[in-house]
Amino acid sequence: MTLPDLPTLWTELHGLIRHTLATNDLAQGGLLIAALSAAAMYARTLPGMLWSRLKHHMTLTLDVQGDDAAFPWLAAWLAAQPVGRKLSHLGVVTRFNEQMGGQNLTLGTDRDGDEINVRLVPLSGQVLLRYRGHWLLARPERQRRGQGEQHLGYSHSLTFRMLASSRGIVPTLLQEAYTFTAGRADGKVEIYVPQYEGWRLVERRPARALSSLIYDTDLVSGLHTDLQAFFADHDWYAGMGIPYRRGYLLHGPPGNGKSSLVAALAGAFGLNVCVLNLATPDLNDDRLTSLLANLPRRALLLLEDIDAVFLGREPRAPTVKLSFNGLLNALDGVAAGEGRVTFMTTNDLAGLDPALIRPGRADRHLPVANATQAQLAGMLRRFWPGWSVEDAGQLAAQIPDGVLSMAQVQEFLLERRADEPAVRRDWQSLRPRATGCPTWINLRAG
Ligand SMILES: Nc1ncnc2c1ncn2[C@@H]1O[C@H](COP(=O)(O)OP(=O)(O)OP(=O)(O)O)[C@@H](O)[C@H]1O
Repeated sequence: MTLPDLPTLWTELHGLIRHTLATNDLAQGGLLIAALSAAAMYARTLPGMLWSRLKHHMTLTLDVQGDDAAFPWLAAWLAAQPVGRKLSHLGVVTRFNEQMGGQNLTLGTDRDGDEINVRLVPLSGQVLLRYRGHWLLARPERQRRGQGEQHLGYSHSLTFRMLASSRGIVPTLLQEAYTFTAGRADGKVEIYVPQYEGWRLVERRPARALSSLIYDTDLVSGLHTDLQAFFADHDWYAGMGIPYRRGYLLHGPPGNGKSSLVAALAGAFGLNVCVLNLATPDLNDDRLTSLLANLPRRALLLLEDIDAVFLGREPRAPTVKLSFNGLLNALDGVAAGEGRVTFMTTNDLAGLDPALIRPGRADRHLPVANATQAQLAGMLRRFWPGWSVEDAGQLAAQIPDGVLSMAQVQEFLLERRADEPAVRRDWQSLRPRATGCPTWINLRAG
C-alpha cells in the first residue's frame, strides 16, 4: 500500500473537518465554546497586560535597601514631606540619629535635666505625593530577617514608584534628598558599623574639637599634619605607583583617647568613621574583603582592638572564622579602596604579628599612654577653668605619671562636677583599676 503525500493528506483532513462541522451540531457547539473560553481568558488578562505595559512605559521604580548610604537621605526626605506624616505604621525609637527623620516627641527631662526624646519613624505603608510635577508613590517596608524561630531583626527598604517616562527625575530626587540631609549633617561625624557586606549608619555625633583631647606630646598636631599631607599628595602617590593609602597604629592601655582621637580627626577633616571590630561575629575573609571594598566615601576606617582575634597569627578562639592571611589580603587587596586611611588600635602591642603592622599597613606606630601629670593638670583645668596652672599642677603632682587612664580621671571629675571641694578632698583616693596599671603597683611597692 502506498502512503498519500502531505498536500493530499491535508486536503483530505480539511475536507473531513468542514464536513463534520457542517453536519455535526455537537462539534459546532464544542468549537464555539472553545473559542468563547479563549476570548474570555484573553479579556480577563487584558487589563493586567495593559497595566503592565503602561507601568513599563509610564512609570519608574526606584528601590533603595536599608543598608545603602542613600537610604537615610531618602528616608529623612520622605519623613519631612507633609504627606510623609500620614504613614500610619509607625515605630518608636529612642536611639536615633538625626538622619532618621520622623517626628520628634519630648516626653520630659531626666534627673540631669536632659530631654528625653523619642521619635516616630514610618516603618511601612504608602503615600502618594506630588514631586516636581510628577506623582510619586512612596513605600517604606520592613522585612523580618531570619526564618522560623530564628529572629535576626528587621531589614528596611524604600520604594519610590513614579509616573514619569523620563529618568531625569531620579537624579533630581536623589540630589535633593542628599542636599537635604547633608545640609543638616554639617559639623557632625557619622559613625558606621558593618551590616552584612556593607555599612550601617548608627550615629551622627557632633564633631569633637581636637583641642578637647589632652596630650602632652605632639600626637594630635603630628597626626593632623601627616593626614593633611596625605590628602594633598594624591598625585605624588600616583606618580610613584604607590598605593594611595595610609595606616596608623595607636597602641596603649584602654581609656586614653585612641577612639576619641580618630573621631575628632574625622571631624576636623569633614570625614566619617567606619568602625570595625575584627571580633564581629560571622566575619570571614570574604565578608571582610567586601566590607573594605564597600567603605562609604570620605570615611576613615577604624579597626578596633586588632589584638582581640589573633595572637600572633593564630586565632584566639575556635569560633574565629577570619584567617590571618585573609585579613592581610583584605587590607592589601585592590578592592580595598584607593585613598583609604586606616587606624588600628590595640591595648596589646606585643601580641601582634609584625606582618599586620608593617609599613604599608600601619605606616606610623603611635603610643597613647596613661596620663602624665601634665595631662592630669590639663584635665583638671578643663573641668575647672578658673583653677590656676599652679593649683592644678600641685594636685596632679600627687599622682605619678602613667598610672591612671584619662577615662578614669574624667569619670572621677564627672561625678564631682557640681562639688569642687570634693575633687581636692577625694583626689588622693584615685587609684588605678585592679586590672589596669601594673606600674602603680610597682611604684607603690618600690
Ligand atoms: N587624652 C584625652 N583627653 C581628653 N579626654 C580623654 C583622653 N583620653 C580619653 N579621654 C576620655 O576618656 C573616654 C574614653 O576614651 P576612648 O574610648 O577614646 O579611649 P580608648 O583609648 O579608645 O579606649 P579603648 O582602648 O578601651 O577603646 C572618652 O570619653 C574621652 O573623652
